[in-house]
Amino acid sequence: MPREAKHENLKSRAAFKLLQVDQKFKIFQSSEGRALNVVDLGAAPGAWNQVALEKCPKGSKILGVDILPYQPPRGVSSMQANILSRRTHEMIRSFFGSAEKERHSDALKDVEITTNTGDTIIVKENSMMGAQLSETNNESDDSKDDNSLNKTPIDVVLSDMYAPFVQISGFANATTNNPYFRMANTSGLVVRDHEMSMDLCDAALIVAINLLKQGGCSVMKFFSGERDKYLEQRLQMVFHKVYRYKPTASRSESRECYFVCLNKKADYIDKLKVFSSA
Ligand SMILES: C[S@@+](CC[C@H](N)C(=O)[O-])C[C@H]1O[C@@H](n2cnc3c(N)ncnc32)[C@H](O)[C@@H]1O
Repeated sequence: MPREAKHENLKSRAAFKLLQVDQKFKIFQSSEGRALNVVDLGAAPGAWNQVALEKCPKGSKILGVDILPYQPPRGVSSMQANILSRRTHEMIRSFFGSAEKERHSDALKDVEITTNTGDTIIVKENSMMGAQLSETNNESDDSKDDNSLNKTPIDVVLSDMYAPFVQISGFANATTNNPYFRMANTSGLVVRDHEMSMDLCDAALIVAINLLKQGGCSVMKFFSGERDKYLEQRLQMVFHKVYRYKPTASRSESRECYFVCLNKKADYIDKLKVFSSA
């Protein structure tokens, strides 16, 4: 880990890039300090998690997703999963669904419930017990619960994804659970880095289309090349404002750059239209 990141207790110098993005675009600001739901794709070893945790309003929920196992900072949740799998998107949705329910129940008042034996007890409205009692009183309906999940629960989608090295050695040194050994910044092959980043950005864009709220924002890393103008056009169909931004913390000789996308146009956006027109 570079000296300056270690010095500030950050997990990697990637943190400085996100800090600069936030300084310029205020991506973690919300109206009246409302708590945010943030998903961080390609989160290991956790430096962007640290920035999100520090900059988001109190009570915000931050979820890191990575194909590699990693230890998130305290206060951040994590999920080891491949973002290219549709199931991962459903798991992210249901994570934030439960987080919303938790927030609601914290703000709920006490209610009186009459059990089927005729006793009256006081529980938190919508608490586990309340839910169990009303399930035994009424017919339980799983599909109802599923429908109550907010379809677009997220305020910010971050993506710093880059494919990890395939592990072919080092198993004896516990490299499987130490993301530093397998994390790559670039392969050094310009076309390969560019093509791979376009695919991973498209995966992040699908998460943004499916799960980001209207008005939400996204930051995604890419390596510049021939096809990024088409990605930019796709992003412009989903967000009102799309900027290319290269923080000074990113080495000037590197083709690494970021799309900062602000103000999602609507909760529902037709994916097919986005991907068939650009
Ligand atoms: C450059 S690192 C991210 C650094 C991180 N933002 C931080 O601040 O510590 C890129 C990460 O993307 C992850 N990644 C690549 N492809 C992925 C995929 N399909 N699904 C989930 N994570 C992926 C890699 O495992 C790697 O840990």
